[in-house]
Amino acid sequence: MSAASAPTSPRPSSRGLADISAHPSEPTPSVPAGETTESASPPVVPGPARLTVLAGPTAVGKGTVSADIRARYPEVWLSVSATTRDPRPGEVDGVHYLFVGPDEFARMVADRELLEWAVVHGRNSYGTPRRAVEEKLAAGVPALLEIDLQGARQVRASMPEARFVFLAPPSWDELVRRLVGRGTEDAEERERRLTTARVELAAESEFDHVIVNDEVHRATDELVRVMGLEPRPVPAEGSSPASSPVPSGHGEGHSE
Ligand SMILES: Nc1nc2c(ncn2[C@@H]2O[C@H](COP(=O)(O)OP(=O)(O)O)[C@@H](O)[C@H]2O)c(=O)[nH]1
Ligand SMILES: Nc1ncnc2c1ncn2[C@@H]1O[C@H](COP(=O)(O)OP(=O)(O)O)[C@@H](O)[C@H]1O
Repeated sequence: MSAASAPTSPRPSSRGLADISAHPSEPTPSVPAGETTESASPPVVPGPARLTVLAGPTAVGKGTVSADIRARYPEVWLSVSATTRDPRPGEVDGVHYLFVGPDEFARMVADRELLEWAVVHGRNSYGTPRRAVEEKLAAGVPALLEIDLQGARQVRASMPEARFVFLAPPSWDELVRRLVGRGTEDAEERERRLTTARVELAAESEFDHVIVNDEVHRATDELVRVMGLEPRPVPAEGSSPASSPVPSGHGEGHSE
């Protein structure tokens, strides 16, 4: 896997992602900075901040890096996704996810409230509420979406000015080790996720930047640099969630 050798690989943003519409939901196109639209749909107000999208295979550490951002870079806003999956222990509605039923999720899709959405791992639906993202960007707040590959492709289609970052494992074996070590999925679910992971790893070259999550703080700092922020010194051992054994991402500790 090529990601193993290159911590950050800036890539031309014109690549691949935009031409694949992964979903029939057809999110309303946004307006790149400096342009106007006569569309009747709610306009995306261009702001000084650009959106950053973080994707990567299961168990690579997206949640762990997100938690590190939350802890060390509170000026970064993390989007709260809507999902039909059940909350895990410790997950707070409205903080880690908006937990909604299938009917409410379908309504959000129908009312075009989601910037993107996808069925992930063939099971549950996940989507990014559009308005909060638009408001943060308009206010100049750096915003981060932690979403899957299908969602990243949709955002690429509607907001090509966003930055697309792929979080890669140091190796396939290490990815499997992290998934098993997390201990939150049974063998069947792990297999399902690893099947998705192979597809996602094959799409790495579609992203603008590849960050290898070899060490959490280092990967986080690389991500914030990509976002245009200045990395800060790592806090003392034990004072960050990312240094604790159970990571917190969308949820404070993964258990499915
Ligand atoms: N398309 C899309 N994917 C999402 C969204 N929120 C989370 N995901 C992805 O859904 C997948 C499953 O997330 P989750 O159930 O929290 O389990 P995880 O794999 O332990 O993070 C991950 O790949 C997330 O990146 C969203 O709003 N849109
Ligand atoms: N850089 C890293 N080095 C070692 N283990 C890590 C690293 N990043 C994350 N992990 C561990 O890998 C497992 C999966 O991380 P998690 O954040 O849940 O992944 P994701 O959200 O991508 O599914 C967790 O047990 C976490 O503690």
